[in-house]
Amino acid sequence: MRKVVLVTGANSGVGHALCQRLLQEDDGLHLCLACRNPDRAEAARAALLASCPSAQITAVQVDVSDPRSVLRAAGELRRRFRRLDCVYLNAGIMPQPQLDVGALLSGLFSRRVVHMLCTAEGLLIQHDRVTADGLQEVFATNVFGHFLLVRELEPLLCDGDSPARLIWTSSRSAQKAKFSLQDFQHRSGQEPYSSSKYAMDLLSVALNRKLNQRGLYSSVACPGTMLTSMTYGILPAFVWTLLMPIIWLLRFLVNGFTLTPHNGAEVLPAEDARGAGQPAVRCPCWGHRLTEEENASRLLLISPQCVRQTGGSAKGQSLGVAHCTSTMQSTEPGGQVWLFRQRPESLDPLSKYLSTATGFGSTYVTAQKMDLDEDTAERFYHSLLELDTHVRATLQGTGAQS
Ligand SMILES: NC(=O)C1=CN([C@@H]2O[C@H](COP(=O)(O)OP(=O)(O)OC[C@H]3O[C@@H](n4cnc5c(N)ncnc54)[C@H](OP(=O)(O)O)[C@@H]3O)[C@@H](O)[C@H]2O)C=CC1
Ligand SMILES: CC(C)=CCC[C@@H](C)[C@H]1CC[C@H]2C3=C(CC[C@]12C)[C@@]1(C)CCC(=O)C[C@@H]1CC3
Repeated sequence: MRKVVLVTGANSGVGHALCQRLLQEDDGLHLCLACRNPDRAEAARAALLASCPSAQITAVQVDVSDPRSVLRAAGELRRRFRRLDCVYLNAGIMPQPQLDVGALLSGLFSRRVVHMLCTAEGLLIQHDRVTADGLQEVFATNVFGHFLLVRELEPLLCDGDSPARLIWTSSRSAQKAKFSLQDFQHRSGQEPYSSSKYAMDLLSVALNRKLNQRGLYSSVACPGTMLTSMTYGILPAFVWTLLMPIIWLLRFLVNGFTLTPHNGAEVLPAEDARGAGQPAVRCPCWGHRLTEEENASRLLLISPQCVRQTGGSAKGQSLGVAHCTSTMQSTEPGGQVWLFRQRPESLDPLSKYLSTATGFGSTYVTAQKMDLDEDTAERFYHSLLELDTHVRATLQGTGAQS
């Protein structure tokens, strides 16, 4: 039977690049594009079919910021499919971003330059709005709509013969300091994007705790900074073009500039449907392929440059280990070999997986422990359940639930 993969926000950016890469890997997939705009969905479907005519590609209309639309789309998916193998929770927004140029310029000459350029910490604010349902739009789109979708699709995802997967497109911008359990929609702050991506990380952890025993596994992926309509909302295209020589140089310092959606999607594709073997492991800094013994002993992965990049904290410790030991890269020319080809059970539910670029622009995948605790994840999950109940009750009251 064909594997069925659903991708939200599949019509552009990294969602669309992901679809292309998935079909290059396995044209036997049934790909379902979950998009809010039917015309854009059809254009994306046509483009994907043009490069892979044998593929089976369908679309479902969903506006993830609107609970009614999510419930209706989930109903349609339950009627169409008996099982979903993988759902990419990718659609996302960063409305009206405003770049603090002063902070950027001073940050460029400070010791936190690398961290700043990887995470945009202290550089961006956004102007959120309230939806017709009284939800903060960034939270509703990036987190809550996807939470509802997962709950509605549970019957298609859980209790099958083989494990099913959820893969969240999070971000290096996810920031604990911007998230508060008391204000998880981020009504009072100016960084709803960072808050929503942190909320996503928490949710993935909580879902693993709830649903692993029913065969559903959730992972968090960070594609790195790419030029998509989201980043063109921060700076216009011509400014990005002017900045490109600087960014190419900065890439030797900052590993988060993946730049193209194709590169950003490096981390996203799930297990290889053809069941290929494990990817080879490379040193993230020098790119040398590791021997089996090196791979087995892992400590050898910590090269001097890794120690520098991890602030000297390497040698078997936290970030050093995460940065160095979890790096996977394709060794087949043109072949896409993925960290996510590993069985989902073998992935660390408390780590996020990052598409990462070398100075010369090749991409590989690293893992990083998430800055969170499971108790907060659990409490956040319960807050979402309460909100879910409240929203459904309101929809029922207005006769809108399907
Ligand atoms: N660009 C970057 O540097 C980074 C992006 N990301 C994340 O990647 C994901 C994709 O963004 P990216 O590809 O960059 O940007 P794009 O703007 O190109 O893609 C966003 C996608 O989400 C869809 N979308 C937005 N709102 C809704 C909604 N309410 N309902 C359904 N679909 C919706 C968009 O549809 P439509 O075309 O109709 O607007 C579009 O398909 C996001 O989650 C983003 O946070 C993470 C790290 C870095
Ligand atoms: C000189 C130079 C490199 C200028 C670019 C400055 C900024 C526009 C970028 C620096 C860090 C970038 C960044 C993002 C957008 C563009 C920057 C702010 C993201 C917020 C894009 C969306 C994400 O999910 C995370 C990215 C973090 C880094």
